[in-house]
Amino acid sequence: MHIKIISIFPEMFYPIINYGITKQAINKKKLQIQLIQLRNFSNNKRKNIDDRPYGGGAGMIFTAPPLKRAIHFSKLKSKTPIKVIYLSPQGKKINQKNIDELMKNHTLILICGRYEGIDERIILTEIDEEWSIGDYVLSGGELAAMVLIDVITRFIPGVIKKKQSLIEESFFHGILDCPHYTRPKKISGIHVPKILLSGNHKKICEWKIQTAIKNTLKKRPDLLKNINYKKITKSKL
Ligand SMILES: NC(=O)c1ccc(NC2CCCC2)nc1
Repeated sequence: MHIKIISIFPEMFYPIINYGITKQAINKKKLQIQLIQLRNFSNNKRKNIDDRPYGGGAGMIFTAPPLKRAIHFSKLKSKTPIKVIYLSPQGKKINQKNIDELMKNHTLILICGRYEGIDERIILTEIDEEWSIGDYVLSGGELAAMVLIDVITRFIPGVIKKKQSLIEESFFHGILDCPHYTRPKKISGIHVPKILLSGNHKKICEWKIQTAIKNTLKKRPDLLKNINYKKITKSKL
């Protein structure tokens, strides 16, 4: 997967390039991240990339010409299929299920807006899809892009060993994960559930399914309407 990011703050992406699962995926050559500074595509010495909105109103808008140049530059030498994505609160909400649509692409070009957004002509002519990480407004698309990159990276085959992704399987099957415990056996007056120390694999699996459902009922009852017991059972075995 090759992800090209167009932003006026490309340095914001250094943390995901230098730490964690995304760094590992880059080292394993399963992920490539290319940072593109939008200001390099400005047509003036001051490297302006924004202007006041027509029709008045507060704030500034990213102008179309630099974005158009940057997107066309990003598409050069990119392996297809390519998808140009704009991160915005108006976008399609990402979730554990619809992320596999994005996985079908070899190259993703992520556009990170700032201020009040980007010129509509770019959305109409250059953006393939708008995606959102949730119903709230961020000061820029960069944090949303980093979330999207992390979620996508965990889906790249070979990045996370099958067994390691228990949390994914739960959410993928539509419910929350079960509680997790590790040493010490007792802390703050609370013991580790005895069943987890029993070595009885079958009973432990049953406990994981029951507590995952209990967790979901308590924290996200809305998820229980489309539960798939068979898949959950298989995933916990
Ligand atoms: N919920 C989101 O995924 C999201 C994405 C971008 C954004 N802000 C950007 C969009 C245009 C200017 C700042 N806010 C929220």
